[in-house]
Amino acid sequence: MKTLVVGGAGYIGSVVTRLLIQDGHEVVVLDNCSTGHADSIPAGVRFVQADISAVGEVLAGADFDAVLHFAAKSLVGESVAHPSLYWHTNVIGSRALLDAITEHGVPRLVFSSTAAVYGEPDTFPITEDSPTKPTSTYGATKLAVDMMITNECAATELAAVSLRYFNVAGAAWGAGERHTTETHLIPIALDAVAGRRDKLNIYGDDWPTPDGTPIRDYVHVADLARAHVLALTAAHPGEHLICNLGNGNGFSVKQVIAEVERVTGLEMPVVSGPRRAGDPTRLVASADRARERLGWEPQHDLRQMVADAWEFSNSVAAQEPR
Ligand SMILES: NC(=O)c1ccc[n+]([C@@H]2O[C@H](COP(=O)([O-])OP(=O)(O)OC[C@H]3O[C@@H](n4cnc5c(N)ncnc54)[C@H](O)[C@@H]3O)[C@@H](O)[C@H]2O)c1
Ligand SMILES: O=c1ccn([C@@H]2O[C@H](COP(=O)(O)OP(=O)(O)O[C@H]3O[C@H](CO)[C@@H](O)[C@H](O)[C@H]3O)[C@@H](O)[C@H]2O)c(=O)[nH]1
Repeated sequence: MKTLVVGGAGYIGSVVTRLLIQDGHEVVVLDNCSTGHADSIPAGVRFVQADISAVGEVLAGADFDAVLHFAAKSLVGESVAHPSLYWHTNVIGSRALLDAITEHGVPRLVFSSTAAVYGEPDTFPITEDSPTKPTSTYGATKLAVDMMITNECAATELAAVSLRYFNVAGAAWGAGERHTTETHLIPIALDAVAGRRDKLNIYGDDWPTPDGTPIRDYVHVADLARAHVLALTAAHPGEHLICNLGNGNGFSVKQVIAEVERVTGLEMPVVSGPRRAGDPTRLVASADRARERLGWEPQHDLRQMVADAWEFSNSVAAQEPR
């Protein structure tokens, strides 16, 4: 397929771009490099450095078969502090993209949705039919985009898949997480054991969980990438298919810290601080629908995610000493 990867210079988009190429698809990347890096895009891929609002210029007359849409602001804490940035980038940006897709007749869309749309669920595991009550601005904006896509599919022949990722981790095919402002647990924990950071701050140890720290479902970025390739052909025209992507296992912050210490053989300097605004207590996925509709099966466990992220973070640190 001829694909446009919007946000392909970012963490997940750059990994998916590599898999699309390996599988023989043609890829064009559009990204404004606000949080991504141009050098994360593999050699030979056409790169348009532009804001998402300019996507129509890339789609015009180009006969794309599919758009994969990763471009977004995606930090829970930042979204609570700066709602306008999130509504503009995520919702107005996605509206421009949907309008361009419809205008230029692109038949397929794969969208990066999130577990953050569910908020604080009462029952586990979380299915796609669980109530959507986001606790952060970020989750609210992603839910709004999912709703726009549902409406667009009902009114056109667009075949769309929203993939609701749980916590993505690990590295694959030479690409991984290298955010300038890093807020994610595993890369911060790896920097803390490596001495690239003073310590890891646990955001609250008084949550209603067995060890007092929040629980998340971690999924390897290589497994996630495979789901995107499968999603390209999963929906029929006019359908909006929504699938959770997670391993179905919950790990607390303290359990992740212990895994990082086991994999690296190093001890982590840790302090406990206040809770972070917008954080839910527990997020654990049911990915049964992804199994049924995409034929997807995650292959990697938390240990492999930490090991691959560790190798990647060390290679980045060797090239870009802080
Ligand atoms: N990382 C996770 O655990 C996770 C979990 C659930 C959902 N998601 C979603 O997956 C997607 C990718 O996440 P990521 O971790 O790779 O983030 P990322 O920040 O590394 O990648 C996002 C990319 O989009 C680009 N971008 C942002 N705004 C843009 C704009 N206005 N125009 C053009 N490009 C723009 C950025 O420069 C960046 O390259 C996001 O939509 C995010 O909400 C991520
Ligand atoms: O320095 C840190 C960083 C994180 N945490 C905790 O670790 C857990 C995981 O946090 P993080 O890695 O920042 O991920 P989330 O906030 O859970 O959000 C990620 O996962 C969501 C889906 O579950 C996605 O929607 C988001 O885009 C993505 O950033 C949370 O309980 C945090 O409070 C800490 O205690 N200290």
